[in-house]
Amino acid sequence: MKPVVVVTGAGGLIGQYLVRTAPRWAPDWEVRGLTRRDLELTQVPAVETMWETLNPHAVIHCAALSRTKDCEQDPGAARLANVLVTTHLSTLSRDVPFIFLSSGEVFDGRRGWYEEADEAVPINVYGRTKLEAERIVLGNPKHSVVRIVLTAGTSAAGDRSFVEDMCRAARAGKDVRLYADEFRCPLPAGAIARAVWDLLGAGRPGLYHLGGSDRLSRWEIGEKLLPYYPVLSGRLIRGSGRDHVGAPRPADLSLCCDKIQTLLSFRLPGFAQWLERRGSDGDPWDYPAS
Ligand SMILES: NC(=O)C1=CN([C@@H]2O[C@H](COP(=O)(O)OP(=O)(O)OC[C@H]3O[C@@H](n4cnc5c(N)ncnc54)[C@H](OP(=O)(O)O)[C@@H]3O)[C@@H](O)[C@H]2O)C=CC1
Ligand SMILES: Cc1cn([C@H]2C[C@H](O)[C@@H](COP(=O)(O)OP(=O)(O)O[C@H]3O[C@@H](C)C(=O)[C@@H](O)[C@H]3O)O2)c(=O)[nH]c1=O
Repeated sequence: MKPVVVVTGAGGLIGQYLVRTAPRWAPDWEVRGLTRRDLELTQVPAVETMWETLNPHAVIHCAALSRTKDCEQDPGAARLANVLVTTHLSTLSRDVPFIFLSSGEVFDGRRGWYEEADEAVPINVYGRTKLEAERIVLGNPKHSVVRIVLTAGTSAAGDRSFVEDMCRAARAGKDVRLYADEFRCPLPAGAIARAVWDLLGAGRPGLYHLGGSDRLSRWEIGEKLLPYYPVLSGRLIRGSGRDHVGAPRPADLSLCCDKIQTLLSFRLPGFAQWLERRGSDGDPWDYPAS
């Protein structure tokens, strides 16, 4: 019998990649992906029954209210989904490895190239809920937090990744304003999934940053996507975060990932390098077996 690992948020972008690539990167685990349809994580009695039934040997917690705009509009829903649910699951999982997916948005973005030891000062509701949940999770020395970055991927419904957002807007005849002064270190969801499986296998709990080696502005990201997504042609508008209307946006969320790199079976790629090497068939954001 293989040990059971539960992946929450299995209907979401990263959860889908974790479940789909588990046979490739985590063959010694029996993976049980939980979508919201399988289990509404705010329903405490149902969650406790499920945990008793599954008795997981590890948990990778991806479920969240993951859009900064949604969190800013409904802080109560954000705290329920991102803090209270995470607190409950980490308590139920107190004796086993628990990996919580957090975000670089715990930083204010004033400096960039953040290390794990740097002070986190979130400037929006989403970042504040993530930081509060991190502190609760890290209260257990068996548990881990992985702050990940802007993730490119292909989702079942085509509505989960920022690349899909951009293409959908372009297909609807809308311009896509990309900020030339907002910097990220994006990664493909396939690389995120492989790294998280490596981290589970390493058995080294703690706080980690997980991002790509390229620091790019949103505008530069758009420019690099253009050759591969012709629908974006003529639709990209160069803008500035100073004109952004809505939740405060951290300017530079580049992350230093030397700590997690020592545990990985592969080199964390740059976004540009990934695009140049990607195959023409299948999912361009998956990490092929060889
Ligand atoms: N994608 C990115 O660029 C980044 C993501 N992250 C973090 O990584 C994690 C995964 O992100 P991602 O896959 O993109 O997020 P998604 O929004 O694509 O997926 C989150 C999933 O969680 C589910 N969910 C939310 N609330 C509940 C609930 N109460 N009960 C059950 N399921 C619930 C959602 O269900 P439903 O489908 O029904 O809405 C959804 O399928 C999140 O914690 C996110 O904050 C961090 C940095 C970057
Ligand atoms: C900044 C920006 C965003 N967008 C789009 C992309 C995105 O899908 C949508 C909403 O912006 P969001 O801030 O919600 O999404 P995004 O900027 O993609 O933020 C993501 O960043 C990482 C670090 C996370 O933690 C994720 O959970 C998610 O919040 O707006 C543009 O079209 N142009 C832009 O210049």
